Formats: sequence, C-alpha cells, structure tokens
Amino acid sequence: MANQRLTKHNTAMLRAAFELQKDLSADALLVLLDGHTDWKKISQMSSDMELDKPVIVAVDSSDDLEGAAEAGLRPLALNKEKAPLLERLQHALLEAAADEMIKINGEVIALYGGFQQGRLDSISHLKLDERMRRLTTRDLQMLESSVPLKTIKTVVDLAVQIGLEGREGKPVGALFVIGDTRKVLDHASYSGCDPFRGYNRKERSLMDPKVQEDAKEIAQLDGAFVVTSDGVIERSRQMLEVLHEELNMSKGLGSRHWAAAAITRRTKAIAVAVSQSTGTVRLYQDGFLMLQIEPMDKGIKWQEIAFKPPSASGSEQ
Ligand SMILES: Nc1ncnc2c1ncn2[C@@H]1O[C@H](COP(=O)(O)OP(=O)(O)OP(=O)(O)O)[C@@H](O)[C@H]1O
Repeated sequence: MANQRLTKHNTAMLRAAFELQKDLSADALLVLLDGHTDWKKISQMSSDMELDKPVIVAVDSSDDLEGAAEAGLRPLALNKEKAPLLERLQHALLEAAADEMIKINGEVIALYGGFQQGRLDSISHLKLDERMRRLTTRDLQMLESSVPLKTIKTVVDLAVQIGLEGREGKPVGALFVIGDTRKVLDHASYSGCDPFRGYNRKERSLMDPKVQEDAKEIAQLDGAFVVTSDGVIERSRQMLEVLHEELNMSKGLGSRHWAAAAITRRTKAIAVAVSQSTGTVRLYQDGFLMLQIEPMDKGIKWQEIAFKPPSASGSEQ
C-alpha cells in the first residue's frame, strides 16, 4: 500500500485549496494523491472550514482508499498509475462526473502534485466541460441498456489510449465488440492464433490493467476482440463476417469500421473501433455511430457526440 503523508507543506496546500473552494464557491475539491493518507484529517479540515461540498480523493489503487469513505470523503480509484498527470486528472473528472459527484457544468478545485512525487504542489480551478458532462451522465447511460456502463467506459478508455499511443512509435488500430457474445461469435472466425486462448476469465478481464497492456500488444495483430458484457475477452483475433446492407457510412472508413457497424446491426453488441490511420475512436450501436472521440496530444478530449435517431434510411453524418 502506497502512502502520502500530510506533511506541513501538504497540509498548508490543502488549507489553501479549501480556502479557494470557499472563495469561488466551487462545487467540489478533488485531491489527487499518490497513496493512502490521513483521511480523517482531510475531512476534519473541511468541516473546520465549514465546507459542505464533496471532497473527492483520487488515488490509483482501491486498496489505498481504505477508510476514506468512512471519514466522509468521496473515494475514486483511478487505476492509472503510469499515465501522465493530465490524463489522470481528466480521468478523475470523468469518473467523478459519471458517478455524479460533480454537478452539471460544475466547478472544481483540484489539488495535486505536478512536479514531485508525494508533494502537493499545484492547485487548479477547473470548469467541467459541457460535452464531458453530457457524455458521462446522459449519453453513456443511454448506451448502458445492453452493456454495463463500467465495461463501456473501460473499453472506450483503452481504445483512446491505443489510438493515442500506438505501439513502439507506430499507429495501431483495434476493434472491440462488447456484449451479446454468443451471437457475435456466430459471425466470427479466427484470423490467426488467439493469444488469450487457454487463460482463465480473471486473466482475460479488461478490468485488470495488466490485461489491458496485453490487449494493446495484440491489437497490432489482425482481427477483433470479442468481449463479454462484464469485460472479459472471450476471443481475440476474430474476423467478423457480416452483411453491410442497410448501412450508410462516412466516406473513407474502411472494412474495420464497416464490420463494427454491421455487427451491431445484427446483434445487441456495442462495437468500439480505433482507426489506425487517425487514432479516432468510434462507438457503434444498432448500426449507428453513437460517439466519436478525436485523439489529442495531451490527455483525452471527448468530441462530437453524434447520436443518430434510428431511422429506416439510417444515414451517418
Ligand atoms: N471484418 C473484419 N473483422 C475484424 N477485423 C477487421 C475486419 N476488417 C478489417 N479488420 C481489421 O482492420 C484492419 C484494417 O482494415 P482497413 O484498413 O480496411 O480498416 P479501416 O476501417 O480503414 O481502419 P483504419 O482506419 O484503421 O485503417 C485489418 O488489418 C483488420 O485487422
């Protein structure tokens, strides 16, 4: 279990963050930490300053959050140990918004260590992005009907990382088909040897950051990942054979994206495609493009949330 002490310096920074929260009437304080700390002291400081807004404490591992909820804080496990600060911060905001810890269009004071591990040295006043709010609360919940929100978010997050990072300096594409596994497999065949074959469910769960790293490696190979609604890779390297009739796709999208849209037309699955050429992540449901995320140099930016009302012609903008 990692630890982050509330030193004299860290305590003074916390006090300053609480002051700022009070002065600006911010909706929450987000403290990004490197490990477990004195949760009771943070909570005590908040009540001593007569603040009744949520204090969100985000660390990488859920083990480190032990006692935070009991102390009256709002714990958030990030599972993003090696990610750059901006990505961790953005991820924390997304999670907090999805769990409705932060209000619609909320303002947040964030306290974190930007320069040195274990030292809270930076305070930011952040305004929650309108698009981020819509994506996390309303839009993603709408997709939840067939696959749980947690699984969608995990896969979308992984897909964004694949699109952003590639592998060994080369761009990498990928396709994840989530849910309705039995039906999806009726349309799938191996495109090569499946590296996940023979492993137990735990060793194939995308909820495990190690498995996510393995998936990033395998994404370089041909074919799609078939993922259960609870996030377990059922098969990898699958070629999908589905009719492309009744689909109206944007120009320039190739066979990976056609297959992604088509499989969701035939089944109740959700497909998440990463374009190798651009790094763009697209999410399909029911044959329609539901969400598009453009890669950014730093961190994640949710962009252009395109909901298409299902119609007979089903045109994609
Ligand atoms: N039917 C399919 N099922 C599973 N994977 C597929 C299918 N068609 C293509 N792919 C995967 O997508 C890769 C790229 O194909 P293609 O360039 O035609 O797709 P694309 O949609 O243009 O994607 P990108 O933007 O990544 O180039 C293939 O090498 C293969 O791994």
